[in-house]
Amino acid sequence: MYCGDETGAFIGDIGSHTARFGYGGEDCPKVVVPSAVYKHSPDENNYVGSSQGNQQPGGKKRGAKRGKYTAPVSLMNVPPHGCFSSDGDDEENCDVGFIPIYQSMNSNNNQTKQAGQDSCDGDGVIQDIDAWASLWEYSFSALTARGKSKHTVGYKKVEQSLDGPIDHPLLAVDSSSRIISTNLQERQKALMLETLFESLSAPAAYIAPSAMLSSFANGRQTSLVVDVGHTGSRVTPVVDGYLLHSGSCKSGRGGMWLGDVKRGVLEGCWKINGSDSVVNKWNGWKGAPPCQHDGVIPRYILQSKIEKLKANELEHLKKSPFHSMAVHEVMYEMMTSTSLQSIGISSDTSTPFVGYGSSENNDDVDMEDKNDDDEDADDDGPSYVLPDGTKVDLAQPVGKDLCRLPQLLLSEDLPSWIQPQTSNANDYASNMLPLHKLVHRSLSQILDADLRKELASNIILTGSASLTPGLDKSLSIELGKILPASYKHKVISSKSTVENRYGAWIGGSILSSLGSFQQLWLSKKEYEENGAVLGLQRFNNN
Ligand SMILES: Nc1ncnc2c1ncn2[C@@H]1O[C@H](COP(=O)(O)OP(=O)(O)OP(=O)(O)O)[C@@H](O)[C@H]1O
Repeated sequence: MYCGDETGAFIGDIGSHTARFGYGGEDCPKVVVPSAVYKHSPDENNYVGSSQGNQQPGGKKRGAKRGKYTAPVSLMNVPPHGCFSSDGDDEENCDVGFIPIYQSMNSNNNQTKQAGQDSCDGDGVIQDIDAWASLWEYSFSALTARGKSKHTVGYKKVEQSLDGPIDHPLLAVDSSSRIISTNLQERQKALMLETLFESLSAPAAYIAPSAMLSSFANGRQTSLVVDVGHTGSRVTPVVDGYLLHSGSCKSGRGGMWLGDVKRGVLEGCWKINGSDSVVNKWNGWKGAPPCQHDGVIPRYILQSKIEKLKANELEHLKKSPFHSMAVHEVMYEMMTSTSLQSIGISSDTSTPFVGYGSSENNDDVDMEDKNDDDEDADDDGPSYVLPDGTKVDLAQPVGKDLCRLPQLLLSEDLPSWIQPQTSNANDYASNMLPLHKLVHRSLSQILDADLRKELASNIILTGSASLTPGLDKSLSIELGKILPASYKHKVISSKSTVENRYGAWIGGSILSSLGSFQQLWLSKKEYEENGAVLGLQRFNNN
C-alpha cells in the first residue's frame, strides 16, 4: 500500500506509434510524442552492467547509459549528427541511433518482419527498456518545465533535464498483446517495474493492461475491446475488470498496414513488410504511379540539412526504422486530410478495388509511355499534393480507391496485389483477418454462451485508427451478417476524438483517482522487501 503525501499519479501509455503522459484525474494526456528516442552512441562497448539477468524481454542487452538517449524524436527533421556512428570508412558499420520503443517497429529486425508474422511476433514487446525510461523522464521534465497546464504535442525541445526523482506514483499502461507468451509478459512487467522503481525512483507504481483501462474509460467492467492501433487490431475480452486469455486475438490490419498499402499504391508496387523479395505490382493507374521513381519522400529528406549527411549515412537512414516512420507520417497526413476523409468508409465493403485481380497484366506495361499519353488528362480534378510537390490525381478510379482504402480493414478478400506470393500465404491470411472476422474469432473462443452474448453487446471500438469515419457503422453491419441473429451486438465508439485516441490513458487517469484504488499501489518499500514478485501478483489482472 502507498501512503505518500502526493497521490496525484503520473500516467504513461507508450504505444508503438505514440506515447502519452499526464497526471491522473485529468481529461487527457498533456504530453504526446512519437514512441522512439535517439541514442547518441550505439557503441556496444559503452554498455554497462550487462550480464546475466540483465536482458531485455526480447533478448537484447540492456543497461546502456541513459545519458546517451534523447527524447522525443522529430520525424520532420534529419536526426542529430551524433546519432550516426561509423567505423572509419566501413560503410557496413554505419548505423543510425534511432530506437523505436517496441520490437515490432524495428524494420531491421528481419526475424519479426517475415511476411504475415510481424502482426503478432514482438507485439508490444519493449526492445529497449532504457529508451522506454527516457520517454518517462522527458515527459515529466517537459511538464515540470512548462507547467502542468501546458500541452506538449509532438517535438518540442526541453532544455531542463530531470534533476530529482519523479515524486509521483507512476501508473504504466502495459500494451503487450495477450497473444505473446505468458512468460514473456511476466518478464516484461518485472523489467518495467524494476525500471519504474530503480531508474525512475518512483515512490509507488502500478502496471495496468491497456484493454482493461479502455474498458474502464467507457464505463464498463465487462466488454470486448477492439483496439485498432498502429501495428494492428487487437480484440481482448474484459470480464469484471479482468482480461481473458481465451478470446484475445490480433490481426495485422491497422494504421501502419494501411499506410504501407497506400504507399504501395502510390509507388506502384507493394513490398510486404519492407522485404525486397516479395513485390506485388499495382496496375490501377492510368499513367505512371505518382511516386514510381523516387518513392514517397518524407519531410526530413526535403530539408537543406540533408546535404550535410555523408552518402553512407543517408543510405543507412533510408533503411532505418526512422525512415519508415517518417514515410508513415506522410501517409498519415494524407489519410487524415479532409479531401480524402470526406469520402470516408462506405457501407458497401464488397466493391472491388481498381487493380483487383489484374496484377498479372501489369508486367509488360511501359508506365513511362502511358504517362505521356495521359499527361494532360484530369488537370482540374480533385487532387492531393504530397510534401515534395507530387500531385496525386484523385479523379482517377485509383485515386478514388485511395480515399476508401480504410475500407480494407473490413474487406473479406484482400486484393491480389496485397497478398504475398509466398508459400506461407495461409499464415498471412490468418494473421490478417478483417475486423469483423476477428471479433467473430474472439467470441467463438468464449465457451460461456451468456458471456458471449454479453460481450457481443458491449463491443468497444478504440485506438487512433478507429477514427476512420464510418468504421463503427460498417463494423456493426458486417457483424450483423456473421453473428447469430439472437445476438444483440452493439459497437460502442465515442464521438470524441480524444476518447478514441487516448482511451487507455483516460482509463488510467480514472482508475488512479479512485479512492479504492489507492491501496493497490505497490510502494517502493514493498518492492524493496519483496522484489518484483509481489508486484506481479498484485497486477495479476488476467
Ligand atoms: N484520424 C485518424 N484516422 C485514421 N487513422 C488514424 C487517425 N489518427 C491516427 N491514425 C493512425 O492510427 C495509428 C496510431 O494508432 P494508436 O495511437 O492507437 O497506436 P499506438 O497505441 O501508438 O500503437 P499500438 O496500438 O500499435 O500499440 C497510426 O498508424 C495512425 O496513422
